[in-house]
Amino acid sequence: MSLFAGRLRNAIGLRSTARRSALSASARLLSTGLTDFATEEDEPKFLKAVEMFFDRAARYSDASEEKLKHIKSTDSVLSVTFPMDKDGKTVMIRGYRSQHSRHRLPCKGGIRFSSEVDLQEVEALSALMTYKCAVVDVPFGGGKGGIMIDPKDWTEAELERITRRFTLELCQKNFIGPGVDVPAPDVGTGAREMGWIADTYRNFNPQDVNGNACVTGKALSLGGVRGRTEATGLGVYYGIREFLSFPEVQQKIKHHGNIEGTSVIIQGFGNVGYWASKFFEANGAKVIGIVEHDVAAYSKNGINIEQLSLWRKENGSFKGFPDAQIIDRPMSLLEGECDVLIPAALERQIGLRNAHKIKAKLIGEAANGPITFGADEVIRKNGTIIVPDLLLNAGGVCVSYFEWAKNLSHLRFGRMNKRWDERSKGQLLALVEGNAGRPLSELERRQLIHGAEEHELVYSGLEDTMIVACNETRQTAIEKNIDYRTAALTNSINKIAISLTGSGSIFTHA
Ligand SMILES: NC(=O)C1=CN([C@@H]2O[C@H](COP(=O)(O)OP(=O)(O)OC[C@H]3O[C@@H](n4cnc5c(N)ncnc54)[C@H](OP(=O)(O)O)[C@@H]3O)[C@@H](O)[C@H]2O)C=CC1
Ligand SMILES: O=C(O)CCC(=O)C(=O)O
Repeated sequence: MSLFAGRLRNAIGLRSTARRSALSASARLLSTGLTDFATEEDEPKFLKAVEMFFDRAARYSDASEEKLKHIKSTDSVLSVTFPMDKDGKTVMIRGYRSQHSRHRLPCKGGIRFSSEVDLQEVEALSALMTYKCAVVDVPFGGGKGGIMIDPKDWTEAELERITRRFTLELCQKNFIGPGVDVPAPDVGTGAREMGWIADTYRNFNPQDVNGNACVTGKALSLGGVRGRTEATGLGVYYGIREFLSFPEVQQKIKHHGNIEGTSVIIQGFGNVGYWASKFFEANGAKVIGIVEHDVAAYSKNGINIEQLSLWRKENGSFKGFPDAQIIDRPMSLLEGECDVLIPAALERQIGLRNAHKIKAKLIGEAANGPITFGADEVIRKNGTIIVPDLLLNAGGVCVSYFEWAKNLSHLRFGRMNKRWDERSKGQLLALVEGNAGRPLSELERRQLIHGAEEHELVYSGLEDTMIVACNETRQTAIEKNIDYRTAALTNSINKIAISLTGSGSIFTHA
């Protein structure tokens, strides 16, 4: 049985009472100094926290009250349940897709497989997607989906059936399509699941010539783009590198400004955490700690990321890894001394219970929502800089945008211009050689005339996107004397408000 609950609703009025009481709970805890005793339940849920961050930023934006209401509310949510056979028994599976905003189409955002998935989480994540896309000028609305399963409990064949069945639900309810809503990988999903989704969509829509663009994060052989797998981690690296280069950041946290020698602790060693740690390591940072579910690995001289990854593949855990100290209480490493802390696992990992113990100079939110509303304030008051999720982890959706554009153009990046670029650069070089009176070596010549490959164009587009968005955020933070999360959200609200001008005017006054 499935329940179709696509509906427009104005969440603002309905939630204001709950938000007030949640806010006062945080305030109470802070003012009584009882933060050690705070539990997760004392704090606002993820969706409420996203709304509270929105309200804080709204005050600095240029948007009218009417537009703010429009931007903040979730457009549509789909909730489905369907049966799956597991060892001869029927298990009911629940899945969700939230389209927070359709001010730009398609809606865009990942699909996660996790036993923690619920409607408010998916809604919160879809709102973050709306704001994230605007921050990095990716022309999409925000969406997010999730299936409430622990993928470790299911075989590959069962996961394929679940994924295909959920996709069928999305197809039937018009919650997927290249111009409608385009999922991507998130926690517990990757290229394999995206391939199943694409195949199911194409079977359901055989006439859609753009069918491949119904999902991003696919394998290359299925129309993926080079660079998507590592995009979020690479974007995290570019973002942190940019922030550390700002003189006011260096001054505030007393940092030399270079990645080289910077000590980094990362929570989560999945897609985002692994790739972020690889890029930090490759550029001279010391990744001194990796925090996982069961244990954490620590080495003050830096961990060899590839060796740790191989060890975990072979042994299923960091346990026993000879080249690092293994810590049994993994969460305690979030409180370790370091320059940069990168939570790259799940939301609400830093709350009032542990915020006051954080010693990192800068926290880069690679995960979505890793810091609660109350903790955000505690951390900033303690002098730690927070680079927020909607900016820092936008590399994934940015490269998804490139993949989508590639699918719609049916053309690999670089295919039309690579040889042309090489030929024209070769002609230019011949002139330079003539004037300089010496021929270049073969190596010099190859390096100079080399035309860009797809992954080089993707990396370059991602790097530029992150640099521009970081600087726009910085500018607003300086101008309005506000923190970076509020600044990124303010920019985002302003951009969305502009794009709403005239849209939907038949139905609303916004
Ligand atoms: N994939 C992407 O492109 C993007 C992801 N994000 C966000 O980044 C975060 C991570 O996503 P992603 O890397 O894709 O997900 P993955 O499923 O690939 O990895 C998550 C990792 O975090 C670990 N983990 C889960 N809970 C904890 C915990 N409490 N303590 C320590 N480790 C934990 C998981 O361990 P185990 O496997 O044992 O459960 C796993 O190694 C999420 O918040 C996601 O929304 C944001 C932008 C884009
Ligand atoms: O690549 C995408 O479309 C979305 C990635 C995502 O889910 C996220 O940024 O949280």
